[in-house]
Amino acid sequence: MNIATPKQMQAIDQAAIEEFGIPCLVLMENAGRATLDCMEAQFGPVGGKSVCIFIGPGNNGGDGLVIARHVLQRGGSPLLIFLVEPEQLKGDAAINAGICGKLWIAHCIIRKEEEISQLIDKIKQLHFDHPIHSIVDALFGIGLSRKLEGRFAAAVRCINDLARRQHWPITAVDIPSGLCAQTGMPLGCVVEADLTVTYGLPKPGHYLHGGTAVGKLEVVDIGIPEQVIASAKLSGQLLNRRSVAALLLPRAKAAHKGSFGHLLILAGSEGKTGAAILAAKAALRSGCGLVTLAVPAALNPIFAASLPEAMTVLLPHSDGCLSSADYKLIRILMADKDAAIIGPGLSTAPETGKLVRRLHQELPAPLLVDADALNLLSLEPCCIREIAGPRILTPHPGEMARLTGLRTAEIQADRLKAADWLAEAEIRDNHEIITVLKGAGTVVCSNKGGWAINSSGNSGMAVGGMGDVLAGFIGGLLAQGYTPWDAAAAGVFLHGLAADLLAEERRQGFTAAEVAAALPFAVTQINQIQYQ
Ligand SMILES: NC(=O)C1=CN([C@@H]2O[C@H](COP(=O)(O)OP(=O)(O)OC[C@H]3O[C@@H](n4cnc5c(N)ncnc54)[C@H](O)[C@@H]3O)[C@@H](O)[C@H]2O)[C@H](O)CC1
Ligand SMILES: [K+]
Repeated sequence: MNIATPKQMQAIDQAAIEEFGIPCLVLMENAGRATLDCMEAQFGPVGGKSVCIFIGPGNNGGDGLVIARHVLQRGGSPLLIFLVEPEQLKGDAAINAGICGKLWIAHCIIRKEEEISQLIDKIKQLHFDHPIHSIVDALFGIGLSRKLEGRFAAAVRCINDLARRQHWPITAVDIPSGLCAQTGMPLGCVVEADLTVTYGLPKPGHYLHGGTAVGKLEVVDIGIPEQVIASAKLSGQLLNRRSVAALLLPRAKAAHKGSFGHLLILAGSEGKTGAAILAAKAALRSGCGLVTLAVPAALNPIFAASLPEAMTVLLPHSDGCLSSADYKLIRILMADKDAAIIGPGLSTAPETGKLVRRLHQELPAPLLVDADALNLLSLEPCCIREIAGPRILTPHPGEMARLTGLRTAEIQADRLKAADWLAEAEIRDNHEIITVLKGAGTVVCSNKGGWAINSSGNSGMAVGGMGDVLAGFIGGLLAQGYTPWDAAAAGVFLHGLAADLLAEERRQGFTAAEVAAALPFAVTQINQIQYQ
């Protein structure tokens, strides 16, 4: 499924209206009806019940007015709560306000913040006449452009308080008000929705930062022709079961361990062997045929004991941490390898830095660069674009800040923009560099223009070692012949899905090693779903 930024969605709307003559009023009508259908599917029929609908100044409010009319049509009692004078509404929202007026739909107008408290009494009174079915947030949608303040912020607080105290469900129209549809960042307070119904395509803000305020997300068709979406040539996609299932490579029955690639893992240092072991465990569970761990000689006994299925190679000149003195040996080792990863538990010793930068710039095979290796690359930013083969960088926000010279808060404020840092950059020999900006709503961005946002994963993943598992798993997919993009996209989604499978039994407290062990089950789960 594609993802559309607010700007792209507005352009798609325009195209539907201008090229196909579909009036926005029709799109609004379809949006309102489809939203009410989702509400009834989720919270039961509205007949005999009241629905409180908060109306904002734009077309998001227009959708809410359509919902009110159809609530009435279905035997419910809508209460419209305008945050602007109905006469101030424009265009299709004004048309729908006029219709609701002619239908004598009950309404009140909040002109000042102080009036919100009387509103609460009015809604409670309503509750005695007809039980409240739900609250609808039709204040702001993709047009929210600045922090909510004054009566608008008070209305959001009122919606959240009422819902929490009275246990009334909240439906957000298009996106919870207060949430930026582009960045997923809160612009002031945010409606905490139980259900969000969005139109045509999901937006980045529904998934970035984990989309916690969104609740259950429904993407509904409102009659925008497929041709319009196709001709928009959207480069953003959602990583979900359907899109990732299509990436999985078949596994021939008559296969042997040489059929599925050989991964070299350059990782580990004194006191940081666990990261290397986790990466190797995850690689072994990716379906990769062979995994070799190249480690500082002195550390070998630890690895040999923990990883019977992986081979280990001792790097003689790496004493306690990997050293550029072993560069030649590593290049020889790579002669029969299909991909490599460097980084987990590496440490940031200067001689390790020289090794990382040389491999990054000279190794023709696909290379994933993670953790300390990223920090070592950051010391010489100019070398990042000088590469000899495809690269996958897997920074968390702090490592991304060091790579880009931005502050971590700036990275988090617009994760899509931050991950897209290499777009249009001059990359030697035009190789592909993929950036995986980890976190809630991981973003995958290629310097060649494509981007994706992950929909799997949960807060139980906020523990040490998860990044090492992701690096090893993506590396294992790379070694099997997945393209860098497919390895990164499938790896990110399946890593999160493995954690979701664990979270079904334990909300938190599962370990990175358990996520590694759950990876094959995640692959099996999406492999079993047959998509038409
Ligand atoms: N194809 C579709 O997706 C359709 C979507 N629809 C709905 O239309 C809205 C977008 O409508 P728009 O009028 O552009 O924006 P909003 O309704 O979100 O309101 C913006 C409105 O509010 C003002 N504003 C912005 N920020 C603030 C603020 N912090 N405080 C006060 N006022 C603010 C801004 O100036 C605008 O006037 C979309 O989300 C859908 O719900 C269509 O109905 C059907 C097709
Ligand atoms: K909304």
